Amino acid sequence: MFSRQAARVLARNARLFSSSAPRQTKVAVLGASGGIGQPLSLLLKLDPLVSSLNLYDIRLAPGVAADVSHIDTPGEVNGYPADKLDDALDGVKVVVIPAGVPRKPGSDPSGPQTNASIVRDLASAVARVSPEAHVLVISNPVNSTVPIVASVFEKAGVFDPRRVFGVTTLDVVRAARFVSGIANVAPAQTPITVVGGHSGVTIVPLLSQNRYGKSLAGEAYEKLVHRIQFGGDEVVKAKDGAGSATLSMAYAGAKFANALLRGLNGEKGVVTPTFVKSDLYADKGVDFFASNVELGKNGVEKIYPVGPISPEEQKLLDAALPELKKNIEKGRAFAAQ
Ligand SMILES: NC(=O)c1ccc[n+]([C@@H]2O[C@H](COP(=O)([O-])OP(=O)(O)OC[C@H]3O[C@@H](n4cnc5c(N)ncnc54)[C@H](O)[C@@H]3O)[C@@H](O)[C@H]2O)c1
Ligand SMILES: O=C(O)C[C@H](O)C(=O)O
Repeated sequence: MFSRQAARVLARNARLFSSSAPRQTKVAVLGASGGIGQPLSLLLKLDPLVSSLNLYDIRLAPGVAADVSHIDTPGEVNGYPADKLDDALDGVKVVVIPAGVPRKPGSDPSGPQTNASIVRDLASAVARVSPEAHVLVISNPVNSTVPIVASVFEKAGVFDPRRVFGVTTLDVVRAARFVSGIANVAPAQTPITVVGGHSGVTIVPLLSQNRYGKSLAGEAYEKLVHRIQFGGDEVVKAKDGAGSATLSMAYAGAKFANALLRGLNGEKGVVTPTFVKSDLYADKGVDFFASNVELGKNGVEKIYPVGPISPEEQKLLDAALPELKKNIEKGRAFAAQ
């Protein structure tokens, strides 16, 4: 016997997976053959809100697409090789960008310069072919690559701040998981809002806003904050030269894409942290910032302030802002070249 809740979930999934499901979207993944791109494409194929998946990469994309296309969910999948970027972007409503080079142990967490030009060139193509698309930037350094996308769009006269997102969901996923491990409760009970940016000290977890997070103090608190801020290093070290987080990132990317798709399809109350053009700290020269954002039919509907924070969190925020400012300026300067 199913519980009433399980029956409701099954009925909802049956509706969503039926070929007549009305609420669906065409999505492109740029960098679809990579460590993140492949599992992300797999997870997007499982999302009932994705009607069509265009997989693009400078290598292997038709093969990845052929493979993913055999999965028995309704969405259509097409692969596009290096010279078919424009075709991959034709008519898409959402573009997810995990293209780029991952970090090696010991390398600068602010990310390799190569990614800046990869993201700039992909953004130029989006601005030309699908200027109304929502762009989800995964490629690092997110604190700089998102301003690069914004600058490219501004130059092309198509920038809409409601449609450009830096994906910081992995920080949120890590924070929930780490706190749940410490408190010995399910991660659903430990949602943690993470604000700021996506590297090192710019990552500011608001532990005081969660019942379990709030109870941590002293060394335990400091260790946890450090682990959330430098979770990427943990994976880079463990992979020992073979790259950075890919599977947890694919999960986080698919989770954020699903939140956006639900908002675009008219669901109310979809709120999650993401790095967007934001006035919250513009007076400090920081015009991109991750905080809770309500996602709706046009993308960003409302940007929430950080809310009540502890004195420790205020210190973290004070340390994050100048670093964020530098990262944003670096991205802007690159795009202006
Ligand atoms: N936002 C986050 O939380 C987060 C988390 C993990 C990794 N990342 C970043 O994601 C990026 C990708 O990581 P990965 O582990 O998947 O790397 P990867 O090297 O495994 O894959 C990158 C893919 O991008 C492709 N690519 C390179 N240039 C391209 C171009 N011009 N157009 C299309 N595709 C292109 C490559 O062919 C490759 O398939 C890195 O910048 C990494 O730092 C971000
Ligand atoms: O740290 C990295 O280089 C990858 C990614 O940003 C992460 O948070 O794991």
